[in-house]
Amino acid sequence: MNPARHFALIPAAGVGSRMGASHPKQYLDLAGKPVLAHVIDTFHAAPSIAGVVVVVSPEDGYIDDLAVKAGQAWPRLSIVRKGGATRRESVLGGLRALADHANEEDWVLVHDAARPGLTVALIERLAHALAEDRVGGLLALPVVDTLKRSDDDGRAERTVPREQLWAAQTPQMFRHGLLTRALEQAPDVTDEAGAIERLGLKPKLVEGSPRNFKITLPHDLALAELHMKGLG
Ligand SMILES: Nc1ccn([C@@H]2O[C@H](COP(=O)(O)OP(=O)(O)OP(=O)(O)O)[C@@H](O)[C@H]2O)c(=O)n1
Ligand SMILES: C[C@](O)(CO)[C@H](O)COP(=O)(O)O
Repeated sequence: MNPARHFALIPAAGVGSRMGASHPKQYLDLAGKPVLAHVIDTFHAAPSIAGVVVVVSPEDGYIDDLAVKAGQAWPRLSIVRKGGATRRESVLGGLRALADHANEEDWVLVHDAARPGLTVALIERLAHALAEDRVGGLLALPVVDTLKRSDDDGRAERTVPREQLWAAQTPQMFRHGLLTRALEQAPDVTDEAGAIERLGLKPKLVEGSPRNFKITLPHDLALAELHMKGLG
């Protein structure tokens, strides 16, 4: 049987409301090119990635210009205009489109367009760690801050023990068939691993990087700039 291939699936159909910018955060400039371009470049620099699927909203007016500017630099890129109302719906739209090329056992690495700090080394770390794994897993970081649970008045009610607590990152890597079925059955999850857990399976946690953070709020872009310049 042929070895399972690895496909990247980049949900890029969000509006970036928390960023409050004039256009979606995945298209904001970061160190001279859009946030999303950094992610697509990184996956194209990873030799293990057979294809790169970007899921955008049907009305996205930016992605085509990006692809034209990239020219021959993105030969493995496929644009899927199946972005949905939630990240989960967008990922499902991408998985269904990818079904024409991937088989059930192929790996899918789902990575947020808003995490431009991804590196080839992190991709290879995750792929290597899960190569023989039957479930799959995700990049994540052990929680280092003390965590508080608040009451309804915004006061600290209690401290949450942080042992064995991790902050999920992406990529989250699962086999195409399993991930599709899991997400179809879990309408309210915020990440792929959550859907897999609902099946009673335990995704493997693989150490990520603080530089692989998600650009969510305005100050995140400035921090990402510092990282890109090697200052952060
Ligand atoms: N309906 C959606 C919502 C989010 N995403 C993507 O999922 C990733 C992580 O989501 P998030 O950081 O929440 O992005 P937004 O939903 O755009 O941000 P906000 O919640 O601030 O609007 C982003 O790359 C975003 O483009 C998506 O493809 N489809
Ligand atoms: C997938 C994710 O980035 C893992 O931390 C996170 O769940 C995305 O959440 P968002 O609210 O869609 O940004």
